[in-house]
Amino acid sequence: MQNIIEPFITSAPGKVIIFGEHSAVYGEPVIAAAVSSLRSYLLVTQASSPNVIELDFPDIKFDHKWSYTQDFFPSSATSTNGFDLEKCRKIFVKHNQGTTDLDLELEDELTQYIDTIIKNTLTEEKKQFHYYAALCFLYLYFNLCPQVSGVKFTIKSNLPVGAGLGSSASISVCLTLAMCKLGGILSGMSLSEKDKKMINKWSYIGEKCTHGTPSGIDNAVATFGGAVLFQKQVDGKNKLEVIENFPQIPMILTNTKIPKSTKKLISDVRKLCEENPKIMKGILSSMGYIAETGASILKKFDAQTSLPQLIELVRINHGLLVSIGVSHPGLEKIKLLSDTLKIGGTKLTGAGGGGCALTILLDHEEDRLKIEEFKNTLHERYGYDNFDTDLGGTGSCFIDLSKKNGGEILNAFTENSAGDQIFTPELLQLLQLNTIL
Ligand SMILES: Nc1ncnc2c1ncn2[C@@H]1O[C@H](COP(=O)(O)OP(=O)(O)OP(=O)(O)O)[C@@H](O)[C@H]1O
Ligand SMILES: C[C@@](O)(CCO)CC(=O)[O-]
Ligand SMILES: [Mg+2]
Repeated sequence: MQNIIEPFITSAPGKVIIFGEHSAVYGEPVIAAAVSSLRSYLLVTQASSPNVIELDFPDIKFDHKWSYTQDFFPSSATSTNGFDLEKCRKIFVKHNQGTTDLDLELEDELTQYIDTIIKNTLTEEKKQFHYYAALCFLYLYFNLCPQVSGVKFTIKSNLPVGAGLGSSASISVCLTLAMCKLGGILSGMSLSEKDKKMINKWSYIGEKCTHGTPSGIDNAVATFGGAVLFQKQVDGKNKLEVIENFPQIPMILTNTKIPKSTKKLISDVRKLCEENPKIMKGILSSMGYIAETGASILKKFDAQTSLPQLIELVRINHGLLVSIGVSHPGLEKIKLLSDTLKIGGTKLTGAGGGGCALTILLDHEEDRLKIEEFKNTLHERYGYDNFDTDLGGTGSCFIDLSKKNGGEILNAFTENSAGDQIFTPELLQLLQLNTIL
């Protein structure tokens, strides 16, 4: 089927978990904020042929073209081993009717169908490294816009991949938003609260494809932006409180660049819970109390008294994360140096096992020189980098390409280079100017 595609871009931010990673998966409260200047962008354009679905994800070195009629909907398919649009529609309706996140288990039949497509069409190398990226893409595609062909999806991001800053969730949100538009589920480009609830729900399904059992915090922050206190509920009716006026806590985000897999870390913690249920129950609920206490401090933030309190909670939270095996010697180097220089408190953020740590600073004016020493030492000795980014800000959105700067943005995204090289200050400014709120 030939579709005329007017190019468009969707975007979603990464996140920083302040307190409550891992325990969030077990229904404990978790608090996180968007890092709105570190974002993923998805450009949708016409593909090279009307019969292909094409993806180009240069940041993870994954590109592929599927044939719509041969790989997705071959005419020889029977109702028992094939999929047609009607079958896709039924699964979409089933997922969409559910009123809670508990209804959102992946459908076995569709997952198996996609598994076969991936096994039949990707090279061994792509299967090894990109299986879950392909599963997330295809699961959302078969639900949200299976009638659409002749489309190319290009993702570029200035958010580090797999560093604990929610890159997978931001991708899932970008894909959901784009596919809802392509599939006619969303009409306008300005998102209402109701639209965002739907984006949140479907991007959670995308995260399930990547992680197995996510709590839902990462996609919630990528969708709604700002800062949220989140709690997964056993009845599936998750609590999500947007924290208004979230303070700009003085902090440093340090990226160790040590690769890790959130999926593996979550499953290692699950194993620990099965082996030591009583011990783990105590640790996870302590983490939950830390997040609750942290949220009440952040809601009435006053730098003088709140920073020492937050730093203490950071120390305890990190200690508990170490005890459940999700730190890494590379992260401990950051903690050790911040303790030695006495500039504040450091904890890992996100799933751990590598990736990023956040350091909440006690007095960033008084300790200016020590903070410089901290950053320089980590960079020179270990090659770590740090990010300057505000917390909170815009969540999921469309970028308008119809304005006069649209062509410049389009050119930058179609250039043949990986994500972070294209994000010049000029491009970032244009993207911000053209964001549809
Ligand atoms: N720029 C990108 N382009 C394409 N896929 C991406 C990109 N960034 C992330 N992904 C997808 O997300 C996966 C990494 O997700 P993972 O959950 O392990 O890390 P994270 O989301 O960055 O960290 P955390 O979950 O701890 O916050 C990649 O393997 C890929 O499938
Ligand atoms: C490790 C985890 O708690 C945070 C990953 O950013 C997983 C999740 O909550 O989905
Ligand atoms: Mg992730």
